[in-house]
Amino acid sequence: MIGHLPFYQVPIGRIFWAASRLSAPATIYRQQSQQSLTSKLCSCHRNNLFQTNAKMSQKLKKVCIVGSGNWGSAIAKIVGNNALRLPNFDDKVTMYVYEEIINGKKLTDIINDTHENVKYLPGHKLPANVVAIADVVDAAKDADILIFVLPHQFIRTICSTLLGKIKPTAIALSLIKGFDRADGGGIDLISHIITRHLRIPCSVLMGANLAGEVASENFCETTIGCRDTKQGPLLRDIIQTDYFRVVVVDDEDTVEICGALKNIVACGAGFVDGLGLGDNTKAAVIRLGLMEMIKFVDVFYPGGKLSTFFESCGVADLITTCYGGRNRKVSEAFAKTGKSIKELEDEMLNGQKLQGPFTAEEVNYMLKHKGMEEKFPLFTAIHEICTGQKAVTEFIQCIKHHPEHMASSYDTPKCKL
Ligand SMILES: NC(=O)C1=CN([C@@H]2O[C@H](COP(=O)(O)OP(=O)(O)OC[C@H]3O[C@@H](n4cnc5c(N)ncnc54)[C@H](O)[C@@H]3O)[C@@H](O)[C@H]2O)C=CC1
Ligand SMILES: O=C(CO)COP(=O)(O)O
Repeated sequence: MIGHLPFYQVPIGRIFWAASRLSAPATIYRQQSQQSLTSKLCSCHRNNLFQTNAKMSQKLKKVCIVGSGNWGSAIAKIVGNNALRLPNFDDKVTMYVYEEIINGKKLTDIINDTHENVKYLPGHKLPANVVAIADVVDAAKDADILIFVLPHQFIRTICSTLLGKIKPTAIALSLIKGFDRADGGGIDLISHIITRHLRIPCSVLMGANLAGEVASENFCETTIGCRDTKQGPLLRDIIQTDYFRVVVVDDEDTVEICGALKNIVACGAGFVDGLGLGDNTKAAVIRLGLMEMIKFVDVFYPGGKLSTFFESCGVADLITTCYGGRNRKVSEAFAKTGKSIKELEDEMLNGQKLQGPFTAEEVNYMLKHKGMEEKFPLFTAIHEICTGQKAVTEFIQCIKHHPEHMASSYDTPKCKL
């Protein structure tokens, strides 16, 4: 809300003006705490990789990365290098790897021998202090910081395996984009599941971060959602580099919801590409998607800040995913070939997982239960198309009479709920 008006009643100029004013208080640690590169020299001159004199005198924070897919491996590269560079972190970073056999060899052995995740992030070397471990309890039991980065469908199983086996003082950071179903017709945020099941606080990191580009060290930004003013700087330190810039905001839930919902919109962008409808249509889908994302927060998670949508986790991630992401790519092929999403995921992604169609299903479960499907026609249409209830050729028909088009800015709110 801006003043007494819902955001969707406010002229766009005012929205941008308001967002620029709102962004200052929402951003709590924009200043940089990067250490100078000279400190990195320490790590280059050590004889023993995991024990340096400089580091032995302090209580060092141990980090575990729970997950080792495309994004998990890219973030392991960053975290591994930062752990070596920073004085308050243990050099050794453990990485839980869901074991598989590749050309007769265990993936954990391949990663530990070659320092490359040849299946999920080929062509990029991980630092040697990142140690792949197939047992998630072994990987996580001593960690002070647990970075969760798995496809969201596996989070409940991982949490039940870890329950009672981790340090009670550990903190978590979730990079997982998605939701889970909650009993009683709702959804659960993944960070809430982690906090509830493991009884530890969980912050989130979401942003315009296609893993391959981050691993190539192309400049980009990301957003950490963290309400705790002590944990925020610590999490930023282990994540930030000179090419991967972090903004910490306190609007945790909105950050996470942006990361989950943009994957649904990316499926719509892929349909538009597959149907050959062009850039104007794609821009309309992206804009309507953004409006539904904002409305979703406004309705189901009131108290979120509009300014959060202007961080990397919001508009920027929406754009990158709608142009360069896996959800877009597979949805384009879906529209072109008529094959099922599952078939295409298996054919095109070599074991990587799509989040958009699942998330659309979870969101639809809640919207249906609350009788609100028609208030979110884009999310609803994408779910119905992914599940074969509607033909992809009907996509545009479903959004032609979107609530956004039903009234002008000086009428009653277009999507008042
Ligand atoms: N790939 C990307 O560019 C980005 C991904 N994300 C998010 O990060 C999260 C993780 O994605 P990725 O690392 O890309 O994973 P991915 O899509 O590469 O997923 C494959 C991973 O799942 C593991 N896996 C398969 N079956 C499993 C099981 N039964 N139990 C546990 N793990 C199993 C595989 O071993 C592999 O590590 C997702 O929520 C995604 O939306 C966020 C930003 C960027
Ligand atoms: O989240 C992502 C980029 O920020 C990756 O999106 P995809 O899962 O669609 O590739």
